[in-house]
Amino acid sequence: MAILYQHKIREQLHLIEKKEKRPFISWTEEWNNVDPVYFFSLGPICSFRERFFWADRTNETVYVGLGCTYVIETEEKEDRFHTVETKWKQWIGQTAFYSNKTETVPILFGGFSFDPYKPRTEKWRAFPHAKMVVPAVLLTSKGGKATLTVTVRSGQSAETMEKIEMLFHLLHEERAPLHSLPSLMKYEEIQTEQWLNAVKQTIAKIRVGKFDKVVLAREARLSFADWVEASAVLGQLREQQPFSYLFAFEQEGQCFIGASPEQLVKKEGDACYSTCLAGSIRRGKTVQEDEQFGEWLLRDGKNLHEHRFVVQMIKEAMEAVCERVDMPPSPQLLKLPNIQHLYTPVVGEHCRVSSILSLVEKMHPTPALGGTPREAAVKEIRKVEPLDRGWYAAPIGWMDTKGNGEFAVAIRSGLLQGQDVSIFAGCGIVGDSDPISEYEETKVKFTPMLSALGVGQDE
Ligand SMILES: C=C(O[C@@H]1C=C(C(=O)O)C=C[C@H]1O)C(=O)O
Ligand SMILES: [Mg+2]
Repeated sequence: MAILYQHKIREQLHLIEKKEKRPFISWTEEWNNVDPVYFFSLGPICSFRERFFWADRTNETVYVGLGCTYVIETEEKEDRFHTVETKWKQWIGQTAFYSNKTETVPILFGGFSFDPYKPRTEKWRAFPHAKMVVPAVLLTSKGGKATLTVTVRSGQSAETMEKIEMLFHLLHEERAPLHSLPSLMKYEEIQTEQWLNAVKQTIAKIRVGKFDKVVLAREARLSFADWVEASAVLGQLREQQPFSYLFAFEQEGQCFIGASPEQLVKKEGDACYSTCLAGSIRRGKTVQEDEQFGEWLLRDGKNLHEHRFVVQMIKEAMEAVCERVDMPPSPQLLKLPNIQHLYTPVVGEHCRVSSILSLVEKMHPTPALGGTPREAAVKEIRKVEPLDRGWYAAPIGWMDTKGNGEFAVAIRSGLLQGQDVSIFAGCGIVGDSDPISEYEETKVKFTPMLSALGVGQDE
């Protein structure tokens, strides 16, 4: 089967290359179902040096990209979303699209840094303020149906085909087990004292009316006995966090990865969707305790306060571009394996913008990750937070050639750098925050990444 496909793709590309005058060719074909995490794990073995992974919260849409045929990246600050949009449109204009019995269209996948005005540290050097890519090979799974898209620079298909041939060969072979996780050598929370001081100072400033809410994040670092392979972590995240977005973006051997419950925005034609997620408590040890915690969260003034700012901002942002915006009048509980949150889903109808990137630009950062008022809160974070957030807490996701797409907020995430891993977690500080409780909250938010790395909570 794979061998047949291989010849077919090679032949097709060859024919198209001969007659096409455009610089890029993108060719999509129906494909056999294959485990997406396994597909992802084969990337480096086939000499693809970049890869990405995306699965939405319901696993309805899954994308795995290997290799990089076209890169859009920019270090611009104000204009980064606009620049990506312009370059994407240019690329679409330069590309010949072919497909066989499928409606699937190629996508652009990538993300943005949280704050382009925060000086970048060495840790995030492979992650510019905006980077989105068109992969050489894209596996798309929608509603259980798979397609494969091969995108090449015209005249350069031979090089990509060699790698693809290897990929097909491996897919055809008996499936090798996924990589295993190495053992932990060291676990260290970074600048906890400074972070706690920043929290205390921020609470004081909020109490005298300087801000309403500021989200402060911190980092923990882990060292392992061996290289931490992204597919092993992804496999664990998939098992352990079934109702979250799964994402990974690997560049130059460094992989930003996570399982986020938080949708920033989705656009599907003229409908758009977002979620307000803020206010947290851990899961209970028994059913009864868990229910008590949930009931408490639904009534707790401080958490409702944290949540309200997010609802207000997202509602306003959507109302500015949609004819109608619907949301429940009060938050519900979203129960995740390690934590429960206050949650308000938002639906916008008759959205007037043509591209999801305009929505991303409008919404990022929501007060769930930045604060209120937005500008002042982000400035304060830049000043007092002892951390370079990089791509943590920023938009990550995809868009298609029609301007539709979906972006999650990249929380519950970490950066894999060989044997070293950094993980990140933050929390919404308001006037009646208690520094120790906020510290505990960030600890709970480290749990998904720690568990996926095979590290127990008390280590
Ligand atoms: C900032 C994070 O989470 C955000 C902060 C929350 C809170 O403070 O209650 C809840 C959900 C997220 O919007 C994180 O997980 O790192
Ligand atoms: Mg909170």
